[in-house]
Amino acid sequence: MSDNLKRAAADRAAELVTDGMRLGLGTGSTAAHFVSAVGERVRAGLKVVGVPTSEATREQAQREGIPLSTLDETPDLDLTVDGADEIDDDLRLIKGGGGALLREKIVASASQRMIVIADGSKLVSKLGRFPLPIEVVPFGLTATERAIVRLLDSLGMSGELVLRHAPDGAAYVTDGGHFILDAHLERIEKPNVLASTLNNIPGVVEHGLFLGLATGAILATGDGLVELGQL
Ligand SMILES: O=C(CO)[C@H](O)[C@H](O)COP(=O)(O)O
Repeated sequence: MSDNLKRAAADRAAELVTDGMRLGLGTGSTAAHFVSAVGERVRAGLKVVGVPTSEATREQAQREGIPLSTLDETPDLDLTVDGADEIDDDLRLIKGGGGALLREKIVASASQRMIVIADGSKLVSKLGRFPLPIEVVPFGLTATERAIVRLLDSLGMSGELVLRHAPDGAAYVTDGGHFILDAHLERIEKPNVLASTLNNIPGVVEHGLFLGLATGAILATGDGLVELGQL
């Protein structure tokens, strides 16, 4: 069921793609449906160029036959379509469940529009139940972790910070060679304050709060598609 919903949201987003577009290609199971839908249209003659947000998406897009570029060659994108772990009514997101938050944020920031595709279960009234991914440099991990805990304390927040592990039991390493700490916060009352102060901690590379980046969203529910913002 959930996979059908993801595909429905992805198919609707693929309808927004027009000839000549420079596309940011997101990461995750929902974004993979979008890459597959765009691949079908490319094989039918659509002309686009894609910038992938992860090595996994790059490999999938190559298999699909989508012409690819990099942000260095193509620094201005027309549209990025990506999934999310949580989205609220103001189009604020938690992303990074799939570990690609850094490239996803860079690509979304280089895009005129960012459309989020997800099944309706991702819509929340308050962000934070999904653990917030915080990407950190391996050097000084414990010191960085302590600095994050002190920051959370000073903001009146608490919650466990858990180093993400890969299925083989080793620390999970991102495409950029960093680690991820998942912050189990439950509720984020002031996402803007948390986002900007996290960015001030040396050792923190990026975090999964995407604020002011998404311009629209397509959420697939059992009752049909719900569209938020501008598509
Ligand atoms: O942020 C992400 C990857 O870093 C994904 O977009 C997010 O985890 C949603 O994934 P899925 O579509 O598989 O639920």
